[in-house]
Amino acid sequence: MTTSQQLFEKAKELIPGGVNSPVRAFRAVGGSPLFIKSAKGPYIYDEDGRSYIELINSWGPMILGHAFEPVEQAVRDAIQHSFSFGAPTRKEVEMAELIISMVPSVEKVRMVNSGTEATMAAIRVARGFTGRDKIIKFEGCYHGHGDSFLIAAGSGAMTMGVPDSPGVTKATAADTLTAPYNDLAAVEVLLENNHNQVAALILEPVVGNMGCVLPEPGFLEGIRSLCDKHGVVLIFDEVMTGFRLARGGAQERFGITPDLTTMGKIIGGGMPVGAYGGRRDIMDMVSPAGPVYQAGTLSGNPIAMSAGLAMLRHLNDNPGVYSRLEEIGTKLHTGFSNSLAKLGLPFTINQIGSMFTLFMTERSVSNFADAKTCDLPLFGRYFHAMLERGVYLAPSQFESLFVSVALTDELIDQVIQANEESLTVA
Ligand SMILES: Cc1ncc(COP(=O)(O)O)c(CN[C@@H](CN)CCC(=O)O)c1O
Repeated sequence: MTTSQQLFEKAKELIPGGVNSPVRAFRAVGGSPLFIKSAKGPYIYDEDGRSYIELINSWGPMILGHAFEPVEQAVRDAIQHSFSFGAPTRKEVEMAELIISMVPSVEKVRMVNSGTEATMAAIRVARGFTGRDKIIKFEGCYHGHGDSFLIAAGSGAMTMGVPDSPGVTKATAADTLTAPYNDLAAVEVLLENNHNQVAALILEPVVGNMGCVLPEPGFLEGIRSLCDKHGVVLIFDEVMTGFRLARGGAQERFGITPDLTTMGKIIGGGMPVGAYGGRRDIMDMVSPAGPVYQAGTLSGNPIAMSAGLAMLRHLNDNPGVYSRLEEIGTKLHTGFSNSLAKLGLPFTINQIGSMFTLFMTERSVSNFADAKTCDLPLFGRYFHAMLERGVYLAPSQFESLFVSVALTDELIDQVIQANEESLTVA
């Protein structure tokens, strides 16, 4: 047995499924998960000393590559002054100022500790602001593990086959309405049939959690105008797309202004950080400014703020990062497409910037139903073939890849070669 396998056997005795987040368990692809010992730049290293080219990057945060020195140094400096005070700090002011300068729709922002906390708080604020109870989400979108979101959820919920989780009460589920992604007409029907009852519509402006799925032309514009027409708070869940698809996230790239934005991943630089923010009139509903309660012992933690500030400052001051991410995404897309053509495989690739998914289906993928036509056993064989060739993909068909700027042209070519070989043997 490898060290990873030994650790996994022990972990399964101690931790549900042997992991602290389900998608890590390799359930969707079979086999035993790698236990990672360290990482640097574009590589991760497992407990058995094997190295892999990294295309997950901790599901998004490590956009600058692992162990990026300015972030590491910021944390080294911060830990000399204790880890947490539970009191306001200068860094939280600097973080709020920086986020607001990078995302113009955010007039006020509250730091929390995960994307899940951010989305849970955002819909609570929207409900408090509108006095309405229902929310609309899209099938296959994932907004964290809050009860209201585990209805037709994507990511791990979809991967594990439980998009509607047990433990979520019927009463809670009744307040969550769902529609197919990219289906404006379905949203219009929901709004007409639930007149003045819908507080918020939350969506991934580019979906990562059923694999990468793009909004069709006019979809986001249509959602915006429907929300305006019906007095619904529009929440862009940019936990994944924020600071990745552009300096100002998907809303900058697509030119659509949401009322609230939820953030996470990159803003923590790898530390546990989430945030929600948006219109001042809505955010001033949040305690202690307003009556909507939300709190957190470690919210705005000085170590996490130090890491997040260092990462966001680098992204803010180096726009070349985004042009390089576009270049990497395009090179991978082109290389993978050429291999599919060469092998006569009719599979679908969705890619935008540094988000990318090769779907094992010949259907175009623009919603949950399309994504579910993928050949999952084939994906599992492909995943392991890539792993054997030293490329670390997301262990699920229903996840996006997240490249970092640490991926050199030489490594891109290696990934493209590994892909062609893996498609051949899978
Ligand atoms: C759009 C979006 N919104 C919210 C979340 C939840 O964030 P966290 O609570 O995991 O920090 C996520 C979390 N993403 C998954 C990856 N698909 C996290 C990986 C995992 O669950 O282990 C997200 O993608």
